[in-house]
Amino acid sequence: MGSVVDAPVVVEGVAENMLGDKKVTVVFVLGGPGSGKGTQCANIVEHFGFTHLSAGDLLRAEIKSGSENGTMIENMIKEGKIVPSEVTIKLLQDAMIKNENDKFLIDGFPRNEENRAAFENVTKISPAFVLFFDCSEEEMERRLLARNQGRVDDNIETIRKRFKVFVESSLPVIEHYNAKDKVKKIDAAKPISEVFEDVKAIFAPYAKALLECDYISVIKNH
Ligand SMILES: Nc1ncnc2c1ncn2[C@@H]1O[C@H](COP(=O)(O)OP(=O)(O)OP(=O)(O)O)[C@@H](O)[C@H]1O
Ligand SMILES: Nc1ccn([C@@H]2O[C@H](COP(=O)(O)O)[C@@H](O)[C@H]2O)c(=O)n1
Ligand SMILES: [Mg+2]
Repeated sequence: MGSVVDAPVVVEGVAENMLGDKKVTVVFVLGGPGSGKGTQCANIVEHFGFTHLSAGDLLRAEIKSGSENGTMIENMIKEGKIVPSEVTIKLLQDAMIKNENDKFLIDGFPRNEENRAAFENVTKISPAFVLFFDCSEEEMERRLLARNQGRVDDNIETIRKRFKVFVESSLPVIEHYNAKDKVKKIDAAKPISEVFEDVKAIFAPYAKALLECDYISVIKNH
């Protein structure tokens, strides 16, 4: 039986990016509003040890913190609009630096071409892959109206605006990564547990490669 050190799994995008002095792996998690990004990220964290960073959650926390950008962010979220990239990128970058983990799920980002290009320019990080949760607007609308978490944007008027922004601004980002063969598309209309079975099949080879990276760096530094 071969040892993991003899035969490392080479998977593109795993631990290829530097953030300060740490090597990081980033997976972008995209999909329409209510497609189940947050729900599945929680499962991935539990099974594969990633840290979940939701751009929307970071922006909502920024509003609560009383930051000088709070009012601007709140108004953008109420309108379903995309907050300027420098604000969101700073929040994501700070969260990755503060966290000791080296593998991150970035949920709900990049949301438009400006987000994508600015993140690449500022951080020099490119994703190992992009997980895309594909779901019909009808199903997403049903889920958002039933979510009941008190979000200011979970009302039918803002939901319609968010769908429009998704189609006009976010789908082109997914197309960009698709042209680079980086998109892993999941049928997100299925029940939560069935969606996670498909997610697991995608993460398994990466999880193995990441474990081997950790193991090899332990051996090297020993
Ligand atoms: N596969 C599924 N089937 C049915 N309901 C689901 C499924 N996945 C998630 N949900 C429910 O749909 C709602 C939206 O899910 P979630 O918050 O994960 O979506 P999201 O993509 O993160 O949305 P947003 O972009 O608005 O943050 C939640 O109430 C969640 O419990
Ligand atoms: N990159 C992003 C992500 C989110 N926003 C704003 O937050 C809202 C909620 O995002 P969720 O991912 O939690 O649905 C979104 O509609 C945007 O207003 C953003 O500006 N940029
Ligand atoms: Mg979410």
